[in-house]
Amino acid sequence: MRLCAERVDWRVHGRRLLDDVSLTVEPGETFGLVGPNGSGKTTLLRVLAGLRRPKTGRALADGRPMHAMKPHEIARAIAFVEQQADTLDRLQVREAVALGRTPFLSPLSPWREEDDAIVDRALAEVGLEAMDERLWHTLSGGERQRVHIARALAQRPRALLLDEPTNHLDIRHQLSILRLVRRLPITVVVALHDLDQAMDCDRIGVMDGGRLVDIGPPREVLTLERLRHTFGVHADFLDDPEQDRPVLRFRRAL
Ligand SMILES: Nc1ncnc2c1ncn2[C@@H]1O[C@H](COP(=O)(O)OP(=O)(O)OP(=O)(O)O)[C@@H](O)[C@H]1O
Repeated sequence: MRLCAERVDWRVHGRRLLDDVSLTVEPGETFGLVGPNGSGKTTLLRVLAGLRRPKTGRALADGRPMHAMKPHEIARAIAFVEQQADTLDRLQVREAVALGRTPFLSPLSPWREEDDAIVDRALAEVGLEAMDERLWHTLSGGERQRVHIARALAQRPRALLLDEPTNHLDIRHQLSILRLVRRLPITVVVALHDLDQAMDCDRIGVMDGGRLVDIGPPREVLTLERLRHTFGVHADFLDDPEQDRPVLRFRRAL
């Protein structure tokens, strides 16, 4: 699915949270959104997810304006893992993940064996298959995060939006979730604070003060000058013979 933001402005009480943002994410692309705290990443993700209708500009999914799409149409196509996702207190892990199938169910299209298989697969993809009967309130922060990701995967979306999905995750699960996300054959837009992890995206966009100030392949965008200017850090790139890209090493804050 191709996701577009066209000249999107978003203001709250006269303050511009998004300032003339235009962006196209191509089908199958893994696109990283980076930027300092408060730069507008979450706001832009919410616009691309069809949750916020911009007052100026518009969001499009495969060329269709999202404000003209019905909520269930959007829910069948786009999954969004938010930073502060809702609590699912009385649910078991499996039931929480099964919620991802909701947009596809109706009296004429009840739950089927195929839906069970999709939920099984989503649980396995995030490594939660052994915990499927655990109650939500007994889970750690990282386990809850993986449940939210599994629920989004169970939606079988054509576009997946993730807001800092590796928050709360230990390093093993950070790496496995990012690897999983990169390998999905669908459009992925992921807000990330870890700039070294962002280096593995196909392209990245840099947000700064509500503006999309640069966009392109990570190595071209994340220059040492950009790291100083937008992120306020001194850094170096170090060659890593184990990888086909250099590794970012942060030295100190400006
Ligand atoms: N409803 C709102 N009313 C007023 N200000 C808001 C509202 N929503 C967001 N903001 C402000 O807009 C700015 C952008 O917020 P946003 O959450 O999009 O940033 P972000 O880049 O995702 O930040 P972070 O990296 O901290 O998650 C922030 O300064 C935030 O305080």
